[in-house]
Amino acid sequence: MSVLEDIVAGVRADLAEREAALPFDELKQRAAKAPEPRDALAALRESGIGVIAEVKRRSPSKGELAPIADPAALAKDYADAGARVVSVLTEQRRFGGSLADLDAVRAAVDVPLLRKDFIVSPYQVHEARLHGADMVLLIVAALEQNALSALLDRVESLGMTALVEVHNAEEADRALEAGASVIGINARNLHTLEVDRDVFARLAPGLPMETFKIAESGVRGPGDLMAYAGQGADAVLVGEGLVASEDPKGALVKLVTAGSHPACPRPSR
Ligand SMILES: O=C(O)c1ccccc1NCC(=O)[C@H](O)[C@H](O)COP(=O)(O)O
Repeated sequence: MSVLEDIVAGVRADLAEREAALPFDELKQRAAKAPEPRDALAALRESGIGVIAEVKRRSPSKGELAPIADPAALAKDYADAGARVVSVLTEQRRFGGSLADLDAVRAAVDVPLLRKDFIVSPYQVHEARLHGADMVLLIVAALEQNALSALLDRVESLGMTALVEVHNAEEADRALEAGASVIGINARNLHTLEVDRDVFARLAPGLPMETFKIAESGVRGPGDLMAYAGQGADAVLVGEGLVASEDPKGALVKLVTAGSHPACPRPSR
């Protein structure tokens, strides 16, 4: 079983428990009463290279990264430091996240929130909305084409933004076929878990100019952000480089400063 298959199997088992506790129809009704979603893409389009800052406790590749006893406090630091979007990993078994983290972060900050998880069911999309997410990650490698298209439509029909994640040219083609307009190119190979920052440079030129391109994984400092910007990234998504730092807020200030510096390459659109 690949790492991704293993993660998704656990996600499906946890999902079945939540579905038993709160039926889908009831969940949908509750989510429909949630406050309107924020426009994550508009926030990311503000000047310069936007930074999505992630609340990430641990990972399959690195194990424990940071205990993050107070995700709300970390998210406040991120928002104060200039994060355009805060990403909250809600997968429990391998990343130590939860929907309670999303609730706590939602209550603490006004910036748009990304629910970062392994979404395989419409249930999780409405759940994301109920818990205050404005953006939802859809991983092409985890989804059949019909499911990808249907989930993307559902995310957008609820007024949220879909971040569609790809790792290779075939997945990029599938993302575009499904209608994705915001594509994340993840440098982390889902089979080896190794990070290859050159993946972005290989795939980005094949995407339409109007596609909003987010470089995911492997940003450890301003130099990586500047390099991704030079290769056409409109925004970057950063986890480990922040949470494993002694000073996550200070580390993010450095990234945000680099992303808005006149010397930083601008999005070409
Ligand atoms: O981080 C992992 O080890 C991982 C393994 C398997 C699937 C997904 C994984 N990470 C999710 C992410 O996409 C990252 O959290 C995100 O891109 C931030 O990456 P980084 O800045 O390198 O922590």
